[in-house]
Amino acid sequence: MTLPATVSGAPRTVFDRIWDAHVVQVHPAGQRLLWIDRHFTHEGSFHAYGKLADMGRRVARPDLTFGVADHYVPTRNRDAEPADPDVGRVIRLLRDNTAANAVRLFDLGDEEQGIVHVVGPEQGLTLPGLTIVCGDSHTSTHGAFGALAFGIGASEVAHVLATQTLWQRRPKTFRVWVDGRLGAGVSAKDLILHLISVIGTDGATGHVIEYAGPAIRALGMEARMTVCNMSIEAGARAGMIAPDETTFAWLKGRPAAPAGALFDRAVAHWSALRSDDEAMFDREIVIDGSAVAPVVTWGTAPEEAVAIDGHVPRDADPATLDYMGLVPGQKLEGLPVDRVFIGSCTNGRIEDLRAAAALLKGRRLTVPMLVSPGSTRVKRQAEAEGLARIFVEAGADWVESGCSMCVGMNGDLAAPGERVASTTNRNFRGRQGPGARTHLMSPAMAAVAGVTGRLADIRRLMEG
Ligand SMILES: CC(C)[C@H](C(=O)O)[C@@H](O)C(=O)O
Ligand code: SF4
Repeated sequence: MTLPATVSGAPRTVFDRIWDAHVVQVHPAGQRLLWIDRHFTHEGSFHAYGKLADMGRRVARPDLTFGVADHYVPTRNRDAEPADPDVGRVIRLLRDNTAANAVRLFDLGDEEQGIVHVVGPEQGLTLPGLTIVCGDSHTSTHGAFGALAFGIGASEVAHVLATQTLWQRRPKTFRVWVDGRLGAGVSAKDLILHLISVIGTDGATGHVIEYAGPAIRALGMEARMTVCNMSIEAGARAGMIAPDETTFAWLKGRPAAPAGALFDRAVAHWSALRSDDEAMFDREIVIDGSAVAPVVTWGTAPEEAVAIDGHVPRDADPATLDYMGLVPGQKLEGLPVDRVFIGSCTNGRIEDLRAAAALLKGRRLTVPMLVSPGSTRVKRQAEAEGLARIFVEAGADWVESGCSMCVGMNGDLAAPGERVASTTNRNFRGRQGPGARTHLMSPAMAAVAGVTGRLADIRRLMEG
């Protein structure tokens, strides 16, 4: 019999440490039953709540379960009944299901409402070392705190609601080491788009990525969340970053984070969440952070991305180019855009709004821009810091928090054929509306696109 890694003393990764600490049962076929520390649900979780009710069961651990209204929420006139009756219905379902199970809901009109992957961290519900799940692929975001966080399907959501546990096969591990330092005008979004363009949309399938190296250590928490958020766009099960002083400082004082002496004890425990120097990963890649340029996507998958001073590949799929209204070899810089969206769980946090506002200050937009902060807290902070005024004075539409035009479920959509400079994470066909053309980029690049009405190289603007 081989000993489990916990007692064998073998070098371990952050992932191993969290995984081993959460196994409550071993299935003869190899799966592990994992204890789940935090379970986030949103409007889309109504199937699972329904299944639970059908089984005559209740949420096993309402204290570890949270509801967040984000995907369908209107970003304007929140007091009025949504124009689309289905939107009103799914929001009410979440309200009823969470109420019936005594689950805390971050509802419309709640000052703590926002996008689930923004709310969890800012509330301090997301902490290092925890297992965190949600019926949503971008749950990988929470891994930025050194948590094992991943999206699950509807029947798994029902299982977690009923038992607070989940059967999982052990994923493989993948270390992405980023050397050097990101250059001026280059953000976490550019780094992750660059990585995805290198390894592809299925480059990390079946793996949990650990991001490490000096360029990662130099990132703030918002930037780390942007990186982990998009891990799923490379097919990864999860993305994570070992917690450090940056993590601890960010978490200190958050409503649900441990306080006082408990916080210090927690930090001592969290500090042990690191990968041993000799730990082996199933796969490794090294990226030179200083060589990463500002990136934009040109196609309909996140891997279809190049540096802003690059061109549409000559061998690009004609159907994709037809959808995007581009030709092979076309220059991306200077391409006219019709509108800009700033928001989402990828780039809707305060640092993102600061980066965009810094470029908008004293300038006027030449195309419409919608800004939906990642949470109501972020919105209030941006208002207090004067960022909201910069957006509004530039001519932007400053609205309430939600998934908004990232996915358009609430009706915030672009028109067919419109080209959108967007800070979101998916440029799939029709994602922002039927026929809408999405170009993914950083908040700073999106702001510049709003001012110039074109895809533009932020580095040029910084020079001049
Ligand atoms: C609707 C939801 C389940 C979906 C996800 O899983 O990611 C959405 O958040 C998305 O970004 O496409
Ligand atoms: S903001 Fe977009 S990516 Fe994030 S959870 Fe909402 S729909 Fe999904």
